[in-house]
Amino acid sequence: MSRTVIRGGLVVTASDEMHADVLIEDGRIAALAATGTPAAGAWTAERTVDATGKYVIPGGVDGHTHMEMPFGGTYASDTFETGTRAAAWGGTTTIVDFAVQSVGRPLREGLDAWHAKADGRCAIDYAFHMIVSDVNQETLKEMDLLVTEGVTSFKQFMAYPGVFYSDDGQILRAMQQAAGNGGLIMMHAENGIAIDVLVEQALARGETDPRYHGEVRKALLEAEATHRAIRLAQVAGAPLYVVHVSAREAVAELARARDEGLDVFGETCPQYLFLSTDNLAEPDFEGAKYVCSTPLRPRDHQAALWQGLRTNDLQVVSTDHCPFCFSGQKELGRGDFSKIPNGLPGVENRMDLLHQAVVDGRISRRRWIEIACATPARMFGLYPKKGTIAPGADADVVVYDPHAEQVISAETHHMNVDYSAYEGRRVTGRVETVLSRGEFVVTGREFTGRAGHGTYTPRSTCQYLS
Ligand SMILES: NC(=O)NCCC(=O)O
Ligand SMILES: [Zn+2]
Ligand SMILES: [Zn+2]
Repeated sequence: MSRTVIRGGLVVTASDEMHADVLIEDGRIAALAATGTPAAGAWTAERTVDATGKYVIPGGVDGHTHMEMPFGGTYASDTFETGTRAAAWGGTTTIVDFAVQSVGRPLREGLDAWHAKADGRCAIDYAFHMIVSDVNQETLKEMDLLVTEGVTSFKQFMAYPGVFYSDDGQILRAMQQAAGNGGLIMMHAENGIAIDVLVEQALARGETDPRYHGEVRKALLEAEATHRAIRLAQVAGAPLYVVHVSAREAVAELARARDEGLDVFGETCPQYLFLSTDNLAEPDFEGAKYVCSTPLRPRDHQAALWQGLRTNDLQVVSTDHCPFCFSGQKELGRGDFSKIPNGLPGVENRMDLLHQAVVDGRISRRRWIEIACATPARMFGLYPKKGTIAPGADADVVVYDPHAEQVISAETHHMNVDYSAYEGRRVTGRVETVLSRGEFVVTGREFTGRAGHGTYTPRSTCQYLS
């Protein structure tokens, strides 16, 4: 039996904070006991970690990543190997990535393709959502099967006509299926048909710079789609999770629906909390680094997102990690913003940026853990195996130094991308040691993990329903 003890830290979960020692046996949390008590003192172990002055927190659960995702004629630049290694560096020990159904092909084929990319290559545990690009009778039947196999959530797109787009009828059918099989529909809520008209008109006026990406993808078109998705889900009797919420008007739609008692949930991402259209407007095409959809919004939308996180009208912060190098990838859209591959890197930065929000007094320590670990685990059927520190849980544990200062930079990050969206940002707090199922993946700022340690983790259905 292998045993590790983490001594003297402040254990922080979504519900509690206590100065406790943590005993790990064979990859699981075996016990917690108050530091200095005879019970904790009696524990012996092969390895002891001194966490005095540090936080001991559950490993982060990033419920929204896109490793090696095809987009706009290229691929997201992190593989499952590089992306999960970077995630571990940033204190995330589980990702839920999106397998993609190609139009005209079965869901199974897409899922198999994602397993082929990920299996045997990940440094941390992983699971899959399924992007449903083509709703038909076969797809709907396959959804039932996938839920029984642990793929319990399905992303649909109201944007990207001709690629991932589903019309309202297709969305309603998938929602009805999810209502019957316990699946959770995740929605990319933007009115893509209207946006495509505005894109065409902007380009015809010669408006080709990255900043126009933000102008045509209007907040009102996010809010309108969010409203429509909510009402379609209500008609279907299905829960709904809206991904990458960026507009205050969309938060208002979610808040209204939740006030009505609907099982409607919202996710935002660090880029919407910390970046803005000011970044999209950076000169010399540098704004392309910040092109993602939904787009970055004017800075005054951020207050509504932070408030949504405090009031639980938004429940989760994921990264939507979808990196494209500036050189050779983002550059595909020079002279036409609509050809810039959509997505930002961030899987390594999420826990630190949200800790900075704790330092700045925007959220509490426990809320940090709730939105970044516990609720994503519950939302996607991984709790209490993931997302908490409690007897029986996987020993996915981070020793976090809340006082260390760092400057985020592409020079020092581990993501396979040639820029950082947060270049030069100074944050307080840093991951020191990371365990994944009891294995040391990062040990005192040194990577000690390995590709293939991470295992595929089938999920149960959403555990967050009212
Ligand atoms: N968000 C983004 O711009 N790229 C990733 C794909 C998606 O989540 O829509
Ligand atoms: Zn999306
Ligand atoms: Zn995404």
